[in-house]
Amino acid sequence: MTSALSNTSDTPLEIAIIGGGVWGQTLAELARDRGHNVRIWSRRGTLPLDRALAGAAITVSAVSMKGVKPVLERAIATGLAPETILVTVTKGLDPSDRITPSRLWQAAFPEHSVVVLAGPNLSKEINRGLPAATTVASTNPQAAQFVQQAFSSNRFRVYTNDDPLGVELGGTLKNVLAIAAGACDGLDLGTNAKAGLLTRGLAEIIRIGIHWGAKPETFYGLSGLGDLLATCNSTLSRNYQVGYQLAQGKPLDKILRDLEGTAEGVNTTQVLVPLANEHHIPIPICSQVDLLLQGKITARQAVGALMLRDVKPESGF
Ligand SMILES: NC(=O)c1ccc[n+]([C@@H]2O[C@H](COP(=O)([O-])OP(=O)(O)OC[C@H]3O[C@@H](n4cnc5c(N)ncnc54)[C@H](O)[C@@H]3O)[C@@H](O)[C@H]2O)c1
Ligand SMILES: O=P(O)(O)OC[C@H](O)CO
Repeated sequence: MTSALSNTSDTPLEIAIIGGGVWGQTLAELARDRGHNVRIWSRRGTLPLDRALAGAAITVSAVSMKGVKPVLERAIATGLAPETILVTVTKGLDPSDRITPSRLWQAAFPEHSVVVLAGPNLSKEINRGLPAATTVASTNPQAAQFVQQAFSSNRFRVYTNDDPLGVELGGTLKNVLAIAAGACDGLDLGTNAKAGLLTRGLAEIIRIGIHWGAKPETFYGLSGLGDLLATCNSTLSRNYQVGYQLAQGKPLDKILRDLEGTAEGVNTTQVLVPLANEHHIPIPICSQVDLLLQGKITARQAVGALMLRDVKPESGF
């Protein structure tokens, strides 16, 4: 670990990326742009995992949530490079353990530093060369700084943060609200409705985050408010697309069949809502998204249910 952390920003690094989906490919391109040697492992590729992981200063897990445990088990069997820093970019909650990906990685590899990377990062915009900012968070500040230096460039501005749980929860929970935002636009409810939805939705994210031990201020940063704004306002977001099409009456299974890539908000909602109910944490918007995804209500009925809830003060989480 110590020698890997002593690399300077201009030293080319060996970087392994697990997962060849759109975000893994985009991060690989950003790293290659910085002059690093990048190897991508994908379950359908020909490169063996041990060759991909060998000697990597940074190992990035860029699989979707359903792939985290399978690749983690493969990585345990293969073994990581002793000094590698693990970076997780998956935005989801594990359905059985009901924890975030970074916690799974940290439990499996307690000797390694784990860094969470999240922010308003729609891959299609980054692939077009448009500028973007992101956050890398870890309880080990040196590891976060190392990853910051490795990925920072004139098209990707990387900030450090010491609240990995808050960064990861911000990126994960906003996907549920992106479904709500897509539905709001699919019903053509206007700018006032959307602003109200996102503001109250952010309060729900913070409520959950505080309960789990994250810092409230983290949710006003790039991985919280930043990613919320990007995902809830862009037709490029897969989660937004799910909500938009649900509002137009398209069945969820057909939407997901036709979707390019993964909409993590669907599974996140299924994990989040029962968990919040068990702990008596009110998350009315996320709960309506859950009912909508289950086909129990229409998007228009969800709006009615939200507008006619008992009135309450705005302040407090
Ligand atoms: N696309 C973006 O703009 C973006 C930006 C930031 C974060 N993310 C997050 O990154 C993660 C990946 O997103 P994506 O857009 O690349 O998704 P994607 O659907 O394009 O790719 C998912 C990848 O996971 C792999 N995978 C799934 N199950 C697997 C398994 N059992 N074993 C091995 N590999 C498996 C797939 O093969 C694929 O390579 C998601 O959690 C997403 O929320 C995406
Ligand atoms: O396409 P989405 O909805 O998964 O959004 C992608 C990223 O999370 C945006 O930061």
